[in-house]
Amino acid sequence: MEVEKKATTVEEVRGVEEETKKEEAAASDVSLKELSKKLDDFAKERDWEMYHAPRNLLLAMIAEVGELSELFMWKGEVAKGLPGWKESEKEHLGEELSDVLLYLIRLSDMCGVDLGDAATRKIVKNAVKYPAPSKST
Ligand SMILES: Nc1ccn([C@H]2C[C@H](O)[C@@H](COP(=O)(O)OP(=O)(O)OP(=O)(O)O)O2)c(=O)n1
Repeated sequence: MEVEKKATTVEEVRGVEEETKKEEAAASDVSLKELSKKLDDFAKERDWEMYHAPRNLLLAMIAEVGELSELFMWKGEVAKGLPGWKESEKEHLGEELSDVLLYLIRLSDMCGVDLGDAATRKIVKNAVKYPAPSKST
């Protein structure tokens, strides 16, 4: 049986806290390309590549959008920051948002679309289509 080594001194506890903070910061800065690689590894390790055809991924993503919608269903308008939501509900929301994002990234990959590049170009196109009003100084 593997026994986990526990931090015992104040310095060790601080070290563990520091490491955890670094890992959390790295995770929230993750790129689309890194997520895409993780999804590719995940599918390869399980021999699931055959299931990750574009149409299957699209349907899986829509199913996850349904699960995401359920969290907001019958609540009426929801204010920014979700005041009144329990931590467990917010955590569940994060999971459903992630499922949608992960299937979207995998779908883009399986279609040969570079999502980061496409989304960046689209933002530029949106700005041309909807110019911001010039601010008088
Ligand atoms: N063939 C599959 C099945 C799952 N996943 C991954 C992508 C999603 O992030 C997550 C979806 O898993 P589930 O189908 O188990 O869905 P949920 O996590 O939403 O579980 P549940 O529907 O039980 O709430 O797993 C995947 O890549 N390929």
